[in-house]
Amino acid sequence: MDIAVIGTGYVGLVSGICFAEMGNHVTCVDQDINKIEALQNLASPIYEPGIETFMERNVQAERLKFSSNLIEAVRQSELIIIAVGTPSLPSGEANLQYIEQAAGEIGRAMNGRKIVATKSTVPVGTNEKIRQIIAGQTEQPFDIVSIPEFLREGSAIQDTLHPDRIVIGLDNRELEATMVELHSSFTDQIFVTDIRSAEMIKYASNAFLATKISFINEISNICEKVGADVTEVALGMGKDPRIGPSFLNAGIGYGGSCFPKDTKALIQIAGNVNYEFQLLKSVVEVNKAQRYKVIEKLKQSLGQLNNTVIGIWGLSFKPNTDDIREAPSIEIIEALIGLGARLKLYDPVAMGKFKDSFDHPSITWCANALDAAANADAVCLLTDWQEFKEISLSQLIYVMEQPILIDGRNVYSKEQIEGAGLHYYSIGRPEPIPAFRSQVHVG
Ligand SMILES: NC(=O)C1=CN([C@@H]2O[C@H](COP(=O)(O)OP(=O)(O)OC[C@H]3O[C@@H](n4cnc5c(N)ncnc54)[C@H](O)[C@@H]3O)[C@@H](O)[C@H]2O)C=CC1
Ligand SMILES: O=C(O)[C@H]1O[C@H](OP(=O)(O)OP(=O)(O)OC[C@H]2O[C@@H](n3ccc(=O)[nH]c3=O)[C@H](O)[C@@H]2O)[C@H](O)[C@@H](O)[C@@H]1O
Repeated sequence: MDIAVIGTGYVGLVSGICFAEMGNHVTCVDQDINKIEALQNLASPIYEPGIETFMERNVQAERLKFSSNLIEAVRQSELIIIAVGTPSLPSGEANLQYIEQAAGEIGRAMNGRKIVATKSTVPVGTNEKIRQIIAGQTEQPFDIVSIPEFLREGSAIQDTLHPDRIVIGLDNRELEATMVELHSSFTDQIFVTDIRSAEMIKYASNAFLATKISFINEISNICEKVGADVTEVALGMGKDPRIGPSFLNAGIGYGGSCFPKDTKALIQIAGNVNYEFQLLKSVVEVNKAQRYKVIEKLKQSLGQLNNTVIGIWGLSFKPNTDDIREAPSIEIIEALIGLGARLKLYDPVAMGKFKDSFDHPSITWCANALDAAANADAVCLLTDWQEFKEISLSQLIYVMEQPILIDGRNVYSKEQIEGAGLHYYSIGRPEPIPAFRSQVHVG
């Protein structure tokens, strides 16, 4: 099939590449000319393991190209996929300006029958709006389909090539066979439903996953008070197939471009029909408070933080991505600077993006994890990158001023900690070494 994908963020780029991988002819379009130029030179604007190899292979096979010419791409295609951003407005509601703009441009470019599918996460009723906008621009016949996207950053290509399920919302049943066939090379778990339900499935799924995270984080806070170990609790709970083991990792809470935005948007969607989504409001509040556990534990171990030196391991909102949108690290770093701490930051891939959006005289940028720990009064692990899991902890006591490690993602096992000589604090687990108060290093 000839496909145009509008928007080359995570979703547009990765789905474009994967549709090409399955033998379709795909043109990925973006209004950002710099992004298109980079892509034409086979440089990915997003960090995603393995993406360049897939890109190169499909470009060379002439199944994939990049263009800033939306009109030409729409005219050459039978299926047009909208994958533009839907960021939060200050109210929490989804900002649909990019969706509306893209729909208008698609409508004006139409030269024959088309299928217009939306992969962006959009409030219920938005596909109807898209239909009206396009119909206002063209006499050409077209169909509207909702195909919400469930990929995760960091494993986006594998998630797209091997999804757990694909949801397709449509109202013209004649399209069902075509859409199912197009997606059948990815999985046979294809769920076809109406458009409004498909739109809601996306928000409900993200809200449910966020709920699981806030739930286990609250359990972790209770574990700390009653002397239980949240990692054991999560393992035990996860053995029940009705609960499942995933998304039960306690820590400093969720971040990223989607959970924070989509939970707020769903609260607004409910509010717009006079429904107060109390549970989800609490999920958001719990998540906000959870970030400050790191600071609480720093204060517990160091007393006051003014003039302390704190090493920070990890800036991205999760491993295997350079995305720092709504990363817990941002608020934690801002708060630490406010408390007078001096910070030594290190992340394997996200330092460039972080520095572009946030810099401060109290920050030193470090070349590696040990460098960030050198002469520090404490190190805080904020992102569970594999390289932090593999670090030799016994080396830390030789480079740090005070050997205090605050593990915001519970990445180290008891075995790794025992014998490392560290004062170790994690989330919702008993401290292996009794809490102590140390002298504050001022230097
Ligand atoms: N990032 C993720 O992991 C996931 C995102 N989603 C949803 O997918 C949507 C897209 O998200 P991202 O890929 O992160 O977006 P993004 O914001 O990173 O990228 C969107 C791209 O669309 C381009 N664009 C905007 N308007 C355009 C227009 N009229 N013509 C051409 N290009 C245009 C922008 O220049 C930008 O490059 C959002 O609704 C998001 O909630 C869904 C699942 C996963
Ligand atoms: O709509 C979206 O954009 C996407 O949002 C999430 O994907 P993503 O944000 O890439 O990352 P996740 O792996 O879900 O992690 C989100 C956040 O939750 C945190 N998390 C995750 C799992 C867990 O057990 N505990 C926990 O704190 C992570 O550290 C991260 O900050 C969903 O998992 C995807 O299915 C969805 O498509």
